[in-house]
Amino acid sequence: MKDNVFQTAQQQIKSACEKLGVEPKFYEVLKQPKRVMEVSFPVKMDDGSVQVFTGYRSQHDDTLGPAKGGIRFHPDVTMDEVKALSMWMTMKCAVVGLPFGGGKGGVKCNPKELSMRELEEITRGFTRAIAPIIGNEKDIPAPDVYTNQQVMAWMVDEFSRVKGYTDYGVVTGKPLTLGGSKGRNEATARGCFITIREALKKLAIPMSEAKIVIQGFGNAGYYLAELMYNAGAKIIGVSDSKGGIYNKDGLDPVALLGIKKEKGSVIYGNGQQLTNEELLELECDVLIPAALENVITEINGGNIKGKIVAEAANGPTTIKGDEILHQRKILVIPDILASAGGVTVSYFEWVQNNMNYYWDEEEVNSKLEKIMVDAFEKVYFMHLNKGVSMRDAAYMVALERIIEGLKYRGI
Ligand SMILES: NC(=O)C1=CN([C@@H]2O[C@H](COP(=O)(O)OP(=O)(O)OC[C@H]3O[C@@H](n4cnc5c(N)ncnc54)[C@H](O)[C@@H]3O)[C@@H](O)[C@H]2O)C=CC1
Ligand SMILES: O=C(O)CCC(=O)C(=O)O
Repeated sequence: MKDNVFQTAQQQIKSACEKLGVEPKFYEVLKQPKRVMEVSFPVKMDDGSVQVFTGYRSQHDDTLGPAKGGIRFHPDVTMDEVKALSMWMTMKCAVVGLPFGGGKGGVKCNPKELSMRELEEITRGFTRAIAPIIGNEKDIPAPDVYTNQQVMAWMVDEFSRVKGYTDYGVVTGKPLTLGGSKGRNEATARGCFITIREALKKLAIPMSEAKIVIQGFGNAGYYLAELMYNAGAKIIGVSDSKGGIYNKDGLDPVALLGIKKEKGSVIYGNGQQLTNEELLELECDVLIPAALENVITEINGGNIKGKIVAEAANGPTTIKGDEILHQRKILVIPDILASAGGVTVSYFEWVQNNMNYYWDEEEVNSKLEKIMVDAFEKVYFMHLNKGVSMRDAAYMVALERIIEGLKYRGI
């Protein structure tokens, strides 16, 4: 049975609270979301039938600012998953020092089986249902698995209809013409790339000699493959939901994207086909899970060969899997740090929306670079200084900030 990710998130926060030696009341405050909304809404399907969809929005904590985090459209979405993802968002925003708390949402549906019109109606129905609890100053959604800038544009439009005026600051990850930020599309990958580059330096592995394996070829995985390839690293394996492809001489991400668009999967690329499970166990320098949760576990933890595991995905490693990686001295760049580039540029997008003045891409990327390098250094220092895992270290950096805020606010 798969690990319950809500319990995983609780354990991760608890472990870091204990290592920080803070009073138990802080864990009591942070061990569950402040608010979780479950909604059902009807949608008229293309065949004339009416289907009722279920969605969730969880707001974990808003000590440091409004809740922030993506919306996922996936058949396996559950309330516990969304709760865990919102807890990770609180930690993610705090580890990079953003003035946000954590939120996350999801709709149980399969976008691969929906027409564009149905997808639009689901997005609009869900937006109307959660409209009372989201907003520029309350909770700001963004894209996540199987949602994108088109979905964000529909959300802005529907929310603005509800309000009676256009409110761009209600979501981020929008198209450029509707208040989006330059650099947001690639931001999750760029942030992850920066942390990998810094980790490679610590292990004295030159980028030009680094062999990379990436699970997932969507927003996070594809752009990361492109950035790593352009920096001179060798992408030897990638995968998507249909399976993986391996080529010891290296894969060209742009060519693979073309193949995925034409044939529906990276598995038709130039190389040897393999399963997602086999892909994770390939010999490499950097293994990047960039798809879904619970893929590195007690079963395969001992077989992971990457010297660095960079978690572009949220929650790819179970508690037991993590213990094994730590014992084996694999340098883990935990999700709350490795995947923080997206929300960082979302923060820039929100700032630009609120001042109605837009930056060029260079400005966005240079601000992102500084935040990611600083956060990586803080976490790495905590890891060495306190002799804790990189995951505990990242949570400790985040929790120090949140707990200081809670104390000032009277807890
Ligand atoms: N989009 C963003 O800004 C951010 C995304 N993330 C995380 O990154 C991960 C991926 O998200 P996105 O790239 O945005 O999603 P996406 O929807 O753009 O791409 C998802 C990718 O994962 C693959 N996939 C789905 N199921 C799979 C499976 N069972 N095995 C292997 N691959 C599978 C899909 O084929 C696709 O290539 C998620 O954990 C998400 O929460 C984290 C931070 C920000
Ligand atoms: O851009 C954002 O606000 C959040 C992105 C997200 O959902 C994540 O980092 O997991």
